[in-house]
Amino acid sequence: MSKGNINVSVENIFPLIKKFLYSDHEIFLRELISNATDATTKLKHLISIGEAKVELGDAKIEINIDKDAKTLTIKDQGLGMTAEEVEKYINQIAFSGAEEFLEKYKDDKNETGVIGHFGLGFYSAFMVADKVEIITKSFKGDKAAHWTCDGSPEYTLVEHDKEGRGTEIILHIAEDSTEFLEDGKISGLLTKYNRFNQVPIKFGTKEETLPLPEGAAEDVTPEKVTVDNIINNTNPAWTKKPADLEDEDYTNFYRELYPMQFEESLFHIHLNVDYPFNLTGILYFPKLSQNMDMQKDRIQLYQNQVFVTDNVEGIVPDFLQMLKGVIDSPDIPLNVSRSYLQADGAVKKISGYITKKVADKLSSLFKNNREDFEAKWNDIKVIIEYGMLSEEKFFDKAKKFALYPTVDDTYFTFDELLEKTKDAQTDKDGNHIVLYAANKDAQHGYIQDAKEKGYEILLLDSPIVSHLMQKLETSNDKVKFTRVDADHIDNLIKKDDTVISKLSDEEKETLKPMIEASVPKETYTVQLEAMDSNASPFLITVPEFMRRMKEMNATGGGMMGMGNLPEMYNLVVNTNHELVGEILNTKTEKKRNRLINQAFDLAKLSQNLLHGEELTNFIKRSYDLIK
Ligand SMILES: Nc1ncnc2c1ncn2[C@@H]1O[C@H](COP(=O)(O)OP(=O)(O)OP(=O)(O)O)[C@@H](O)[C@H]1O
Repeated sequence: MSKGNINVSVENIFPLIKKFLYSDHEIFLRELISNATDATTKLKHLISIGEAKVELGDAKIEINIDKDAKTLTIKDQGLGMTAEEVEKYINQIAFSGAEEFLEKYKDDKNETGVIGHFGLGFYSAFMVADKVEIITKSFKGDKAAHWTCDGSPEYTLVEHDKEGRGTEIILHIAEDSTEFLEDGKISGLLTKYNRFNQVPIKFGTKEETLPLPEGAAEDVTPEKVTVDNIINNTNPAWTKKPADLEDEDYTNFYRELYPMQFEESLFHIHLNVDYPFNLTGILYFPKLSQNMDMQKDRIQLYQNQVFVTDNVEGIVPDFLQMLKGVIDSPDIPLNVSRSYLQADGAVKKISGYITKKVADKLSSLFKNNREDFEAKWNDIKVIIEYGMLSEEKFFDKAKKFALYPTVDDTYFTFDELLEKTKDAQTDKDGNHIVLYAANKDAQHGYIQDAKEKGYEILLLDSPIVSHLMQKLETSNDKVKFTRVDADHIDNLIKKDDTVISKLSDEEKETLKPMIEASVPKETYTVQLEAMDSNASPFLITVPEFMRRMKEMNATGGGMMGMGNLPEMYNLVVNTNHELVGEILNTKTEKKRNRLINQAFDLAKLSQNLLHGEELTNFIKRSYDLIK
């Protein structure tokens, strides 16, 4: 028997471990299972290179709870340790890691998530246990060793009669941590951290019904057997080669990953890189729905099949955080705080790599099956548009496959659109005007007018599209986006052929104040225009610049303060329309006002701006007019 003091400078280190890791107590289990997994895979390696002359057998990790003894045991059949190795790895090396950790965080007042990058590893057991035992037998065949430590710097190390190879870590769970003696708690943790662990993990047993032998009579009761309850899938899809997987395997894995997600994914991207860093994974483009909970079913980050976090901020570019799936990299440090993770060099490179892979995949989908890509566009556009706005490199690639659908469901790339519209939609100053609508119903009349002119009208309705237009205008000189209701049709794309006004300048000067007197001038600017006599007499338009700035403000960005501007409209009066002539020539003021109000209300109605009392009055007046 040997007794000793762990070389310690802090008087009682274990209460400190507890205190510092307060918010993350549960990770002790992941740490100990990682050690057990390492011990098993290392042994496998030694066997494969002929250095260990033993059989690996059905090496699994077993987790056992003994409620009476108040212990939780983690048992592996890995390489085990000799007494000297316990002395070296547990008393010296592992401990110095723990000590270094505490040294660093001694004065840290912020207790949340301060797990350092020092692999607190084995000693994290003391976060939940007041006594820990190690019973371990090395594959080399020495006698088994039994190490015990009750949380003081003292430990004992004696021989043990353990027969089988491997290590058992017995945690005597402390009074304040008895939740870790609950089956439900442990099984929850195993699912969270270890459901794709490389080595099978057994937690209790379960009953399984054997299939009936072929040709068995119908009234035969199937036989039931008790089998190990293995909680993990040791070979998840992302660890396999893409060539070995069918579409169905990807779909099944999506379901396995998110059992509560009933929507299928749209497509997947299998990541696989070994230089300059190691990374595998599968990302899925989900079907985005309006009420999707972004916090649910997020991308999960793994290190060698051990769950690290599902908060991938700073690791995966912002615009791709709406994706789902798994990223696994041995280069991702396991025990680190968020800020440390984000500052890590390997992690930074991952972000750029993922962006590139996603862009390449989208590009190949677009090239190989454009029809399918168009069909999915509505579901993926927000992610792509967001990416184009936030990552310049992604913008450069996405330019070639980002789509611009028209109100008639034709999908153009930006270059195709410019090519198609350059003749009809270039104005007299050489500006190439891209017309769009945000809502087919609300802007129906304006869309019709533009269609009659032979223009193409895009349907751009995603929430951040105003920012994208701004960016496209900046990067394409002379291209201007204009919404169909930004002005009357002849002004949207100004050509040289001016329409002659039927009204003289004097008549116009008389008319303008008449109309201005009847409309609220804080909101409406009256603008007289000589238009086609068949066009509407009154038309309400929203200047493009104003509206876009307001929209951009609403979704973040745009010019400061523009979001608070009141609604402002133009009231375009068609001086060539018969009704406008009548307004001018009507003798009685009462009749004139009635005509103006009626025409103004109709114009408002077509922009969905007539509500409440105004609408009631309009309906009443309309009935009076047809009486
Ligand atoms: N189950 C085990 N079987 C065999 N050896 C073990 C086992 N658990 C721990 N050890 C030994 O003890 C050492 C210290 O373990 P500890 O968890 O503190 O650190 P680590 O695993 O080396 O690093 P980290 O946990 O930071 O990744 C290990 O390197 C290993 O040599």
